[in-house]
Amino acid sequence: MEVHVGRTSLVAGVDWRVDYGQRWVVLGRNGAGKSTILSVASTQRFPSAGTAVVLGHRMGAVDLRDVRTHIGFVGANQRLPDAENHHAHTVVLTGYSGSVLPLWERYDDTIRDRAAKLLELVGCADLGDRPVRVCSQGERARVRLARALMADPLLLLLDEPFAGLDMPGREDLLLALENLTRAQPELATVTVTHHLEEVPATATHALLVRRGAVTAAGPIDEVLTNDGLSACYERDVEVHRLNGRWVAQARAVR
Ligand SMILES: Nc1ncnc2c1ncn2[C@@H]1O[C@H](COP(=O)(O)OP(=O)(O)OP(=O)(O)O)[C@@H](O)[C@H]1O
Repeated sequence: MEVHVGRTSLVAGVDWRVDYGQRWVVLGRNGAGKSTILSVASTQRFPSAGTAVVLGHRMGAVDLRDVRTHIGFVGANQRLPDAENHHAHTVVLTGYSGSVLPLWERYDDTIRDRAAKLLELVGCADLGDRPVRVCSQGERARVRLARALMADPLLLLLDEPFAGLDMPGREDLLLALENLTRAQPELATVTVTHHLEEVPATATHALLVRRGAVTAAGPIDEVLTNDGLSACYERDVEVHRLNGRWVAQARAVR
């Protein structure tokens, strides 16, 4: 598929398939087209040419409202419904109703219990009655994740979920994602990130994007190589695996 705006091509020739239980990371330089690809996967944007099939439904051929209820989305700049000083538990509940404001009549005891369990899953069990407005960025990132999971998605998309987090915050979110894999191994996830250090140890596949085109896609060990990353970033990149995780360095241009 491809996406263009007017005469400008944002991405082209993207031929990519995600299966249930796969956990993808998407890497590439600023402006490479990662968010554009994610916006098609989340059905927010239609391809300009070619086809996109999301959760078995071809975009353009079906009403996407139903499909969207099965897609969880976590974005770095996504605003939480915090305008009215809602507590973290309430914010997670709004993920069930897919609403900005809580729809209290829709949350029975089972749903409330589920929200509490998801806060526990993401390591925020103690934050339930804390106003989200006072939560740290790292805590909010995990509350956002719990909120996205509340609708029980089949596909979870995360666009730079680590942005702005310090090192412990990053590790806490990584642990939450790894716990999620254990709890819901069939869930398909796609995480856009800029740093190899943010790739969860449980990631299975990687998609590399350069200037609107895919340079590599496949099992993570085959894709996150020095050659693969150097081609994607157009710099010499050296990558190592350390305790199941990834560390990388790009050579500066002198
Ligand atoms: N509506 C639009 N009109 C014109 N150009 C656009 C539009 N949306 C995105 N672009 C351009 O398309 C390219 C890809 O953008 P995209 O946001 O997908 O990149 P990205 O890889 O997610 O970048 P980053 O890592 O900086 O977030 C960029 O050059 C961007 O300026």
